[in-house]
Amino acid sequence: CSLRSSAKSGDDPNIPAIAKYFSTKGRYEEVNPYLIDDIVAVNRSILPTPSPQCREIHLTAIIRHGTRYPTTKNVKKMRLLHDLVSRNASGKQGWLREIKHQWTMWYTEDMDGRLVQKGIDDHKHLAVRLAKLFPSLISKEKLRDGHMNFITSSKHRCVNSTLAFQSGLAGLWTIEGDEFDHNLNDALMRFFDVCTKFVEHVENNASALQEVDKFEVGAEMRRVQEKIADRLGVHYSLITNDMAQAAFYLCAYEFAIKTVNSPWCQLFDEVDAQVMEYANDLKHFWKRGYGHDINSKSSCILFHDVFSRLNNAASQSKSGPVQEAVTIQVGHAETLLPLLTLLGFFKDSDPLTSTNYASQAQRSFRTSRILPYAANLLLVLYDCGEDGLRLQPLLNERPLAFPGMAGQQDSMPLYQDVREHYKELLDGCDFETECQLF
Ligand SMILES: O=P(O)(O)O[C@H]1[C@H](OP(=O)(O)O)[C@@H](OP(=O)(O)O)[C@H](O)[C@@H](O)[C@H]1OP(=O)(O)O
Repeated sequence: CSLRSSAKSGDDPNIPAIAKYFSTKGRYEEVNPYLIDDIVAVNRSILPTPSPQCREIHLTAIIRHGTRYPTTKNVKKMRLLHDLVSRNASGKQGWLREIKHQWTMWYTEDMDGRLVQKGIDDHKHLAVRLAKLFPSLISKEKLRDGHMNFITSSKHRCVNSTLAFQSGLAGLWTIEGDEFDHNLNDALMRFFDVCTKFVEHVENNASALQEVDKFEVGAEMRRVQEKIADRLGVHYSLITNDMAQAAFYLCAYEFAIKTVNSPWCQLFDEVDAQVMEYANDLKHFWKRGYGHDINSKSSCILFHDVFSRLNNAASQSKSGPVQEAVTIQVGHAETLLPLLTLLGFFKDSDPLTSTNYASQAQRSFRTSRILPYAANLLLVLYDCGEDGLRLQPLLNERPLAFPGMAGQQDSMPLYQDVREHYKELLDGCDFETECQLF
């Protein structure tokens, strides 16, 4: 089937024109629009196996939780904005009248990032798609033979995403959900909480995000705030950066959670949305990405965990079944991004800063495309007989080339070459050493 969708944001009134700029608040379907027409569509031809005798022997999937409610800190900002608009906004535009007289502030602080029904569906459908893409691995038999493991962050949104993923498989295989179990492992899925150097040098260090702070008071963001104030007919001083962010999040959450094109989206044109997207990318670059070396080094524990399973699978496959054939790991955007950074993915020639927004328009470090809800990094190990063991990474169901290894035969490199490519990390990247303060 052709995996194209007619429902592009440009011609579907239910999809905000700015939906592709929602950063980590974005819907998975915006990254793979063919899913809008068929949420369980897959295209096995995207898997470029170099030879027909290749068979999958191991799969690790590191998956962000599904669509969630806003966190408490953002609910507070959203409420402040709604109060401000209700009190001060003046104008006859239809969308403004809708905000002032119809829209109600339905978000509450106790929602605090919990998974929503759409987030349950995100993982149920992802499970079905991955089972269709890798039927010899994600199978009832592999589950029943104890070759499939589930690991999750202890955060409610991640546990509930794991249960949703499992219920997707239970429905596909017409088995009971009680055949599944899962392990909570925050050391692996929330490594950033226990990496002392990250906590001290980044999490608790305001200057670590100074580029974000500078951009938020810079010319591009100030212009966005002024345009929002003009659209609302309020004084410029009322639309702070927090208010602009709250408006952007209201548009994004109304769409992600309820799939509605909210009147709040009318406060932004495409130029404004690109600025808001860059501000979010700056935050993730400096807090979870290339901005500080410790950001990626904090994921060493997850890096070694993944490769130790790959090594076990590689050696076990020579003499019999692979014990850990499938591992599904559910975490956060801040679980995935440091690991992707450690592996060198999406690194641009210049760092993202408060002063180079214009020249970063074509950047590859773009969280709207990398980290939507239910974003997923897959590492699939193939035994290709005389063509050797090969490792295929996929992000959001699309094959990737390991950075610096592009051009390898069939874009599915030899596993040994990948290990050689990451030798320095495999021989080092010791979590305790990297995370100790002194
Ligand atoms: O701006 P919020 O409060 O939503 O930031 C959240 C993180 O959401 P994200 O920035 O990724 O959209 C949330 O990540 P998630 O993958 O779990 O949604 C993170 O867990 C939460 O602590 C907030 O991150 P922050 O760095 O503390 O702002």
